[in-house]
Amino acid sequence: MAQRFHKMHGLGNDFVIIDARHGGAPMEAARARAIADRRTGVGCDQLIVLEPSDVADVRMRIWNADGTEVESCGNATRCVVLLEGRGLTIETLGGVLTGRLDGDGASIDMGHPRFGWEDIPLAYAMDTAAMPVGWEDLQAPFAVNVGNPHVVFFVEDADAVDLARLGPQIETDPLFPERVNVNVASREGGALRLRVWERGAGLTQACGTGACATAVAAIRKGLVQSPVEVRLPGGALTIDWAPDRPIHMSGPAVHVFSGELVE
Ligand SMILES: N[C@@H](CCC[C@H](N)C(=O)O)C(=O)O
Repeated sequence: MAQRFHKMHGLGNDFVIIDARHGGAPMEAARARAIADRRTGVGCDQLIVLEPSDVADVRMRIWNADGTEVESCGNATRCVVLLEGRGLTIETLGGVLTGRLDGDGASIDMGHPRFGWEDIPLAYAMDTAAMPVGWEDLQAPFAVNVGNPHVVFFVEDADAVDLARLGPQIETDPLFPERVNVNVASREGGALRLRVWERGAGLTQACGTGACATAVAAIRKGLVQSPVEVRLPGGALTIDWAPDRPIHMSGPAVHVFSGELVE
């Protein structure tokens, strides 16, 4: 059976979204990798499959381009809200998220961040607000789980970091038993500049959960005030958070085209 898909993106972080609520071939790692391949497949950073949910309006499953299934994806969540054309609750492995249409995209309640070393998870106990570890000039990151695991390095100039070389080293360090998303950020006035090496996808134009993790870390460290604009290579997101509230993310989403998979 031919499977219909939608190509969408949030700030250039791009997705193939398959609506499997009425059936379709099961997704597994090799199939996800084949669809995500930019030379021989449709091509995307993440593959998203929508399924029926018992606890929310829809279940969103997320595979990175390397075929690993993961817990959360901020940019894809906005795309799913745009695709559905209405406010909705979305079940993910990282928790149930709530989204609503907002301007040319969506606003999402991304849930509460977790800061315990077991929550990230890390291989052993340490201070997650200033981890006593480093990789060359990248030192003492802030670790936080916003549905998925992130480390955030605050540096003078995020654009000057060789993230293509250091990102994969940090992502796969044994300190992170489930690997990790790597964020490098610098302050730009009251805003944040951010680049992300994504676990399982590499350098992307934008990462919604990375923006959430970085904003939470910067607010907690007293570097910026909420709400904060997070400027990524693909554009900007607004993140609002306070310790007693869930993270709130808003930003654009774009439907590019629809088609049928030939497999
Ligand atoms: N691009 C996403 C995050 C996708 C998952 C991530 N690479 C992981 O492995 O946790 C976003 O917009 O949040």
